[in-house]
Amino acid sequence: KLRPPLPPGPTPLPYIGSIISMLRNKPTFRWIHKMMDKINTKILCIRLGNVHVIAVSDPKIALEFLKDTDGIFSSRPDSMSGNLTSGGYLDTVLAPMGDHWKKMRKILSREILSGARHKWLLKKRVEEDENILRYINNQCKINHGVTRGFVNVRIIAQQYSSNMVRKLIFGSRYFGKGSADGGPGDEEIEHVDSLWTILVYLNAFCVTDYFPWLRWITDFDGHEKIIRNAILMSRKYQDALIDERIQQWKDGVRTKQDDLLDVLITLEHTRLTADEIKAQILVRLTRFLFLFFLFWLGRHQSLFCAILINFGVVQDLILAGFDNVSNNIEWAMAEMINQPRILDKAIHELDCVVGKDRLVQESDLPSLNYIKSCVKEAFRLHPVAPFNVPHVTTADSTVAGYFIPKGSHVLVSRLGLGRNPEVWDEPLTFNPDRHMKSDKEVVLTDLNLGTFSFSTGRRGCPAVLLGSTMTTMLLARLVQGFTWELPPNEPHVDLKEKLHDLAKAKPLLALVKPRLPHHLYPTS
Ligand code: HEM
Repeated sequence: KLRPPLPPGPTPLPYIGSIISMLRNKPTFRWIHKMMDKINTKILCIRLGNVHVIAVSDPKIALEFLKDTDGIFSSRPDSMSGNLTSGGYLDTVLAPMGDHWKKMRKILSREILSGARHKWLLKKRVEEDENILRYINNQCKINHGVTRGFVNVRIIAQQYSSNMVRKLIFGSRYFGKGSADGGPGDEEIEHVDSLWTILVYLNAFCVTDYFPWLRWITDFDGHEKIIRNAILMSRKYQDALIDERIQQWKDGVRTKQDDLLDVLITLEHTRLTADEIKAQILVRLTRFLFLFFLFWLGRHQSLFCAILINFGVVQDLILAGFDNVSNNIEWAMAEMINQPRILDKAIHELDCVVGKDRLVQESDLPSLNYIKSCVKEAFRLHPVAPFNVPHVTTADSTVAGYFIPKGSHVLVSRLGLGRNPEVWDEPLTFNPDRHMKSDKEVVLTDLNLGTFSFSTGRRGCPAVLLGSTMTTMLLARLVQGFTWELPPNEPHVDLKEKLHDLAKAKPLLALVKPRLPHHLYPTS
């Protein structure tokens, strides 16, 4: 009787909760945000099936959930798409709180995303920073004589981020032959498309996530078929490379680490112990057959290692490092082209800090505060997804005076935080100057969550350094390397979002011209 109330929200029907309203009001994330506006609340509770879904758009309340010191808000929910993508939660991003997550997170932080590893990988990042200039420069030649050409910024940004991750992991930007002009080959286009599909369906409020028993009977809304196909497509290329590499190490053909895959293969602790497998069998009887299979694989170490590496780490790195960067850059460029004053200010900063006689380098990034502010502003106004990766509560608790039942899915709204009028003046205006208040160096993280970039707390992004470097370098190279104009007859960029996600409705097309001396552009 003394229990505080649940956060406000629609009155649920018995057993099914608000699932019918959810199905009638797709896309679900827009329905949830509209409801929050209508009720005028920064914390909302919707019951879907048996699950309380808690949406939050206030930074202080979000911090209570994310910075929770007891770890009761740090687990992840079980979902059809999460389960399939992570091969039964063998990864880090989607794994529930527990020993497996701790082990994987430690491997990522110490071996893959540490400062020392970042330095070790510099040469590979530089190759991709060069390649993107080469590719755009080649577009100019191919389309409109030597100096001018049309480019699709979405393709540039998606290829840069996926090439970069592939280069760091597999040592190569291409799965196949690629394209002679530095652009994607058919394999890379297919790979990127499948990654997008996976990411969209990971955030898609699938009905069977709220009625898990339905998963055994039907693919209710067709999501499962789509995500299975996308996973097969993305792994078609990755798997072959991983298998081949493991064999090379086994045969002694390869003896020196050159990329992250070598690092992962030569790590002793990538092996799951039989105990871990047994523990999982106890916890999840429904996955017994799959785990039994893993147990068998445990005895065939190289095959087992391939599965764990692929599902456990590679898939995470490929997915997590891809969409945030590319979405950010397309939006930042769209907003900057629309407001020439901002683009000019960014160019001016690059000309002052770097000059026009050399290309911008990673070592320049600490001084490029305006460029970083443009990136940060795009993270604030145009997050890649409406909500953070869901957190799940592992005990009853009280937050902001409301009862949060055990098992609730907590969805922190990246959209709601970034566009919160109580935190930001004119929240819908792209204004990078708002991040330049002091003479301190601008950083892309925001521990107060006014801008939800890398999140915070124990599930916060472990790749702040890599993510910040990739995003800022790409924007700096694009702005320094080329002039940007809209195609004739387009007076301004159409800034509409897609209905079903937050990507720009139309890909950004622009007319570019090289602005640095010819010899600075890489040719091969
Ligand atoms: C600009 C780029 C990036 C942004 C904005 C970003 C943002 C995020 C966010 C918001 C989360 C969820 C945090 C939470 O649940 O509270 C996350 C988690 C994660 N990110 Fe990133 N990320 C970026 C790049 C990367 C890259 C390049 C990698 C690795 C190659 C990476 C690896 C991860 C991993 C492994 C997690 C899961 C952490 C866990 O659950 O313990 N991220 N990231």
